[in-house]
Amino acid sequence: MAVFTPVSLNDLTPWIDQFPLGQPLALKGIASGIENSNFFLTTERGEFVLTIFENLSFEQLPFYLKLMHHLADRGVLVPAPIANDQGELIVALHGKPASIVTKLDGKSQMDPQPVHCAAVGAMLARMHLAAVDYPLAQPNLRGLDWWNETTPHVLPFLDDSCAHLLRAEMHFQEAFAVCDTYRQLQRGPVHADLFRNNVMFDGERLTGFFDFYFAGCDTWLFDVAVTVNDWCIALDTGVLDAARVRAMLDAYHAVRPFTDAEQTAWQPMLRAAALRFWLSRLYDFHQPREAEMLTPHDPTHFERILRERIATPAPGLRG
Ligand SMILES: Nc1ncnc2c1ncn2[C@@H]1O[C@H](COP(=O)(O)OP(=O)(O)O)[C@@H](O)[C@H]1O
Ligand SMILES: N[C@@H](CCOP(=O)(O)O)C(=O)O
Repeated sequence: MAVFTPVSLNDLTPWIDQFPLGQPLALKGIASGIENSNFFLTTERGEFVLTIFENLSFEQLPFYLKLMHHLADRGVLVPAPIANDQGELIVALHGKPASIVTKLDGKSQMDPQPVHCAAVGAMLARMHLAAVDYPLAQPNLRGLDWWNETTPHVLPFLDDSCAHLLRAEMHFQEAFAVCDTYRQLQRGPVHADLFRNNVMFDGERLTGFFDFYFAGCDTWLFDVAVTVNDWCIALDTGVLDAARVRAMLDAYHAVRPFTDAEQTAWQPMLRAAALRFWLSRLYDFHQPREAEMLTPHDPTHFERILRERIATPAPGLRG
């Protein structure tokens, strides 16, 4: 729904000369963003996406943009950031940080079938492996520390049943995060928000992952759990769809085999991934940011998923 910082084609002259993109031909605001101002940009060299970052700073952005660059360089399907003539991926436009990345073909697949889940699983595993030598590090900023910080801010708004669930799950996750199995899990840069709306498909062909702005270093299994909790469920109940789960996990496993520790950690990790988004949705719902222009996502969706993951064991990682 939003372009927060308007930009016209005129504004890009001569700004765009620092990029190897030729002359700008067309610029169109993208309505669906909620964090940043995004534009489809056509130049003499092709189709790109121009983003003006409304919240992230020049200091915070290199982790995300350089990660995308690193992954694109290694053949993972993600938007490739375009460097300017100084080799910079982030430059100022209208006084804010901005970047240009390649445009992915296709559109989001909001009614995924097993074939789509398999493509996402395989690309996710390739992404994890391709990032092992990524030199920058940043923790997952929406990890356990953030959950601990956020819980007291949302508890006062919850009824007894939800407050009990949140306290009990935090307790459970604190214990899980220090157990031996958890310590053995493989870690690295993860996307951490790989929902249906952050992947493009052209028919059944996956064309790319995008929106890396929740990325950070965390366990690979957390990334898998976040992804399964969105792609492989019935949206009205949160119940896992066995065929889609199997397709995604088998495809991931074929590229990067799951370990025994991951197998043991799978059920608690699915709960962790549900808790993470229940908390952020609760926070956005009850403590909306000033100037927030969108109706917050429904927190009860992830409350349902969390209750369901606690009640019903998910299919195992290895079929
Ligand atoms: N590299 C890209 N290629 C194609 N479309 C993109 C790309 N980046 C963003 N988009 C489009 O812009 C929309 C908003 O992007 P998103 O990253 O979700 O914005 P925000 O971070 O502001 O929420 C996406 O839904 C998608 O349609
Ligand atoms: N996927 C999260 C919210 C993050 O929004 P995005 O559009 O940037 O992916 C949720 O559904 O709560």
